[in-house]
Order: sequence, then C-alpha cells, then structure tokens
Amino acid sequence: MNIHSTALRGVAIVATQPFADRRGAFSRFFCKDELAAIIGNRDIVQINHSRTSMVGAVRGLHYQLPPHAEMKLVRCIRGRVWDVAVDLRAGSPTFLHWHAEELTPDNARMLVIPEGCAHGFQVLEAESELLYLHTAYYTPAAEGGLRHDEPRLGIAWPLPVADLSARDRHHPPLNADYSGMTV
Ligand SMILES: Cc1cn([C@H]2C[C@H](O)[C@@H](COP(=O)(O)OP(=O)(O)O[C@H]3O[C@H](C)C(=O)[C@H](O)[C@H]3O)O2)c(=O)[nH]c1=O
Repeated sequence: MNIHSTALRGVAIVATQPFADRRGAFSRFFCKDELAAIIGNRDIVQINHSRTSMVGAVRGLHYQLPPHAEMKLVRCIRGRVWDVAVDLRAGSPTFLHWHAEELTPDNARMLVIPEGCAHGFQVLEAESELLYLHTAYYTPAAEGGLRHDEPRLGIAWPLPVADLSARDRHHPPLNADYSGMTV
C-alpha cells in the first residue's frame, strides 16, 4: 500500500496494487501496520456502506465534532465517485481548502480524511457504492455539515448536483467569522 500526501495535512491517498491472475483480482483493502504512518494508534471501530443511484447526486459534506471527531478511510467498491475532503481545522494553513480524488474499484485508491476535515462526494456513475472505515462511533449529537455550494469553499463539483438528502439541503452557510474546530 503506497501512501501519497496531498496539499491538506493528513489528507492522503492510499494506492493499492490488486493481485491479478486468470481467476480475477485480489486486493488488500486495509492494513493497520502498512498504514501506521497515517493511522497511528487509531482503531477502526465502524465500517459503513452506501449505494447512491442517481448520477450527480451528492452526499455530504459531513464531519463529527470533538471529542467524537473521526478519521474516515473511503473506498469506492462500485461505480465512480468524486470524493472531497475539506480542511476545517482552526489555524490550519489550508483552512477551508479542499482536495478531491476520483475513486473507482479499478484505480483501487482509498482517500484518508483525518479528524477536523469534512467529507462529501458526488456520484459519477449510477449505483455507485462506497465503503467507509471510521475511527469513531457515529454520534448524531456531534454531527456537523456544510452546504455543497458553500461560497467560502467554492467546490468545483464535476456535474450539476442532481440529488441531495433533506438534511444536506438544509445545512446553514458558514458565518463570515467561522474559524474552524480544534482537534
Ligand atoms: C453515519 C451513520 C448514519 N446512520 C443513519 C443516520 C441516517 O438516518 C441514515 C443516513 O445517514 P446520513 O444521512 O448521514 O448518510 P449520508 O448522507 O449518506 O452520509 C454519508 O456520506 C457522507 C459523505 C459521509 O461522510 C457520512 O459519513 C456518511 O454517513 O443512516 C447510522 O445509523 N449510522 C451511521 O453510522
């Protein structure tokens, strides 16, 4: 598993090389030892799965506030998604900057979204499926969200946004004095 950093501290791309033979392919999805440089002493405590039907649909942008802030490792197991991490860390030199990565089963990439970053994605192929590895338990009271069209982010979604959950339609815009979270 090769780890590639991005402009956002801790946001990383894990590249894996599937073992292919005449039967098909085998991939290592996760390895705490190989990913020790980014996982540290965190544990994966919850694994979630989503399927999104409509091309252009966006899920997110979501995060959990401290003390329930979480690292998420996201992999596309069907279809094609444009996956986004947003830096919400107070004092970060890349505060409110975002990084996007196209994830597919074929490119076998996994995006690592550390604590203090929001996560969202847009579906580029119908019926795309994602697997999310979480280092903190789902805690609704600690959940936060950003609008996909938040002016202070300027995320350049590749397609017109075709579908959003009611919750994601109603995230409030960021205040002008929003300074982020300390994680
Ligand atoms: C995360 C979670 C959610 N839920 C319930 C809460 C809702 O009733 C339902 C759907 O949750 P939500 O609307 O938050 O799901 P998405 O909008 O698809 O959010 C997902 O996609 C974005 C991009 C993410 O980064 C989130 O981590 C991930 O949950 O599942 C649970 O019961 N357990 C859980 O662990």
